Amino acid sequence: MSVQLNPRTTHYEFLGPPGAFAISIGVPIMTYALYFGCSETSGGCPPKFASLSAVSDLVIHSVTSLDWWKGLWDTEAALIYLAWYTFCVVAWAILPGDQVSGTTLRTGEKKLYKINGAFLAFSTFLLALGVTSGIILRFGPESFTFIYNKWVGLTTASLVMAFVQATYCYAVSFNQGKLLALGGNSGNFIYDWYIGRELNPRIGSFDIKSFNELRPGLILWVLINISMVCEQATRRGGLTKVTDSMWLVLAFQTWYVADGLYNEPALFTTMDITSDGFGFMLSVGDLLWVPFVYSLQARYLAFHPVELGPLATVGILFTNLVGYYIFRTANGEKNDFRNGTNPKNLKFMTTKKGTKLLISGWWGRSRHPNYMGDLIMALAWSLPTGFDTPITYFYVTYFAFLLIHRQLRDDEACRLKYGEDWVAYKKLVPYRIIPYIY
Ligand SMILES: NC(=O)C1=CN([C@@H]2O[C@H](COP(=O)(O)OP(=O)(O)OC[C@H]3O[C@@H](n4cnc5c(N)ncnc54)[C@H](OP(=O)(O)O)[C@@H]3O)[C@@H](O)[C@H]2O)C=CC1
Ligand SMILES: CC(C)=CCC[C@@H](C)[C@H]1CC=C2C3=C(CC[C@@]21C)[C@@]1(C)CC[C@H](O)C(C)(C)[C@@H]1CC3
Repeated sequence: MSVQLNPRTTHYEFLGPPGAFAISIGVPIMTYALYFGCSETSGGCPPKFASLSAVSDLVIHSVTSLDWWKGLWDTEAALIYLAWYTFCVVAWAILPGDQVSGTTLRTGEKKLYKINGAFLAFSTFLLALGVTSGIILRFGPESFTFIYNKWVGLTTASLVMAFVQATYCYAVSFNQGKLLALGGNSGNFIYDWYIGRELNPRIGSFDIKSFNELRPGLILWVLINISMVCEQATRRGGLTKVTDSMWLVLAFQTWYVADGLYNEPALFTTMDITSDGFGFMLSVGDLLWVPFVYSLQARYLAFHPVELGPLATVGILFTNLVGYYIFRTANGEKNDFRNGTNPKNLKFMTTKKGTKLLISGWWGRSRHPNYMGDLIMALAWSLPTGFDTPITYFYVTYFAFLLIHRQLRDDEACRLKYGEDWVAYKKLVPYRIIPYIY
């Protein structure tokens, strides 16, 4: 591939190599810290059940012992994780699916993706859930609590998988003929390994990035939540005793995942697929962070049940529905439009590049209305845990930072893509995420 097609990256994001290094170390540490700092082993979650100093004493005491480090590895958990990952790959390979083309790459080429996520969501995934439910009903909820009990081992196994994949993709990106991500070719090892050097790493027709983004981590998140329901049921004497808060968290997050799988083609217009390479940032995000951090609320409720009552349940349900409505209609408007249809007859402007930008409907209200919907849902997922600890609000807080930063990255990418037209678009649609506020 020529130097013109793969230019050197001259502009760093994430504060450059030191930032990339800090996040690469920080994300795994944070994942373990959320477990060790907010679990039964630490006596609960700060500040009410375990003081921060008690938690930090426990952590310092633990990490200085060799046994603690050995305890991070669990061969049985690693094998279970490997079996799960293999199942996802086999399901992708053998389930029938359509071939859809992604957006046009800067080579002018379009990659073909085999999609069967919707199929996977509503058949294999439901079948797996059906089997799981069958097992739970036949043998009792305690038969599916192993994820709760093997938490640390499974976390480590997914971290190893993320590390291996990022390193493999970085290594093969030096092979001839690879199209690199514009942001991942700086020449600095740590930075490129973190951001992702090759844009679309593949093994044959198996697209590593899109596969990881939607399947092993996202579906595992739901399985983890089911295991947390079972853990709570086991402690409280049966599934009928599971709290309303736990059912809400399970329903909201399962719906979100099913929605992502069902709308699989929409993934191909996200910035992860169109602009970012596949490095440690995405591999650890997809495989470790999503399943083991996004399930924090359910894990908390497993050992700390919260009864909401009908009024709070309806309020939280309503909040989630509002968020989901904005998220889905905004993403739908953009996807229809990018796929060449405009069913709502929305207004648009045409850029010199030829690409059109919506200026009415949700995309006329703010430049990232879908982020607003996602954030409202994030709040609705934390609220069921009550207010005894701020730790379960970690998700919505982190997510706000992630989306603000993501919006800035996307804004910069669009400024480079559309030049003056983007400046004109920003005048027409001045708000970034929340109309009249931000
Ligand atoms: N749960 C989670 O952890 C996360 C969820 N998400 C969700 O993923 C989804 C996708 O997010 P993301 O990829 O960041 O961003 P978007 O789906 O918002 O896509 C941004 C792209 O859309 C195009 N675009 C921008 N403005 C317009 C317009 N007015 N009209 C038409 N096209 C426009 C541009 O690309 P172009 O012009 O080249 O088509 C831009 O680069 C979101 O719903 C987000 O909330 C994201 C991150 C994490
Ligand atoms: C370093 C670090 C912790 C990075 C985390 C980023 C990732 C967790 C997220 C980046 C973009 C994501 C998307 C989804 C999940 C989270 C990550 C991987 C997503 C698959 C969730 C389901 C949605 O329906 C979606 C398909 C729109 C979404 C795409 C982006």
